[in-house]
Amino acid sequence: MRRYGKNPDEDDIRVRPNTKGNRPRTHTRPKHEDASWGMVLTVDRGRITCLVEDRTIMAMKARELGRKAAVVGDRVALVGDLSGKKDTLARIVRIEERGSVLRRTADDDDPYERVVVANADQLAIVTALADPEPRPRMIDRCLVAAYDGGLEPLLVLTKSDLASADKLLETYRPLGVPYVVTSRDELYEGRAADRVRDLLDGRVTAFVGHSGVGKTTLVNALVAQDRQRSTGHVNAVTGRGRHTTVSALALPLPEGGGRRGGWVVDTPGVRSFGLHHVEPSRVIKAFPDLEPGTENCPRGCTHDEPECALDAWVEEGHADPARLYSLRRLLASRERREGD
Ligand SMILES: Nc1nc2c(ncn2[C@@H]2O[C@H](COP(=O)(O)OP(=O)(O)OP(=O)(O)O)[C@@H](O)[C@H]2O)c(=O)[nH]1
Ligand SMILES: [Zn+2]
Repeated sequence: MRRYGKNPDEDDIRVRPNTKGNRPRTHTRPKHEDASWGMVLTVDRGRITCLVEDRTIMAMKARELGRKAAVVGDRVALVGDLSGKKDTLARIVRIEERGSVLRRTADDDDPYERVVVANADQLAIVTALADPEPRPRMIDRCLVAAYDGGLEPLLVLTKSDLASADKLLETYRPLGVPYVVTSRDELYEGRAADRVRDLLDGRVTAFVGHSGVGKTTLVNALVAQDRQRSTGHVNAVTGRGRHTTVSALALPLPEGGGRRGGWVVDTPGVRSFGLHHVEPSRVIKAFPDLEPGTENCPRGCTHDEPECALDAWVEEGHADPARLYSLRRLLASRERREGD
């Protein structure tokens, strides 16, 4: 079931679906009427790599954008040199309204919660079944970030050669989150990538996961070799060398053979999500069976208080108690704890 995002059957996945239409807005200065639309592939210290038609070009924010930042997945209007030739630089004059947002938490280096990926349809939460041990609380926080930001979650459970997925799947069954389980042998034989691609086809999927879960191994199996994130050589997408900034990076999935492609957005260094501004009402939208039951809740109900109407709703048989339990667990995961 598709509760969020846009029509997955868009013809051209390289140009993000544009719900507002391609017409510039009325307050836009006429001189930018001839701007071209592109998609942001990565951002590195103010240098914004964009895809315009089939060209990869470098751009900077125009001054008129002010403090507004362009992030990976943004649809942007560009002017200037769009040839993509070496040492050319275009200017981003507009950022399209975002269809979804994935926010990371503030950290020591940066006190602000920021959008790290825009317009992703899906959030792939990569978790190893062992080595390292799965962290359900972390998964819950990812799910909340996805529901809140308008992304559909997808569980990617790796290393099933080391441990069974049964227990974890049991925990998440009431949520009905789609999942895929992969193992080392399947990875080597290419079957794992095929099965994961089935779930990514024609869509933009942000990948998150803790260090060591096998995210890089999987992402590299999914995208063509010449498009993989570089680890020391010149980057195939940005043309730049290795550096310490690890920005999110959009990598195209191969098309053809019945596949429409799509994008993997790798998000290295994103350790946790900004759940500070999460509204329970937005999370509950992902629970259409429970949402009508909140009608009799007291105003501003946290849905975890004695007056919450959801208990009665479930007792009356309108929804499965396991669903309410899962919803409450997700809402509780918003509270930060040591190790989150
Ligand atoms: N047994 C087993 N090992 C795997 C599997 N997938 C990946 N690995 C191994 O797990 C280790 C971590 O994989 P990476 O792909 O580097 O993990 P990552 O999540 O990208 O971690 P960072 O690179 O630290 O961000 C590597 O030694 C992989 O070979 C799997 O399905 N089974
Ligand atoms: Zn309530």
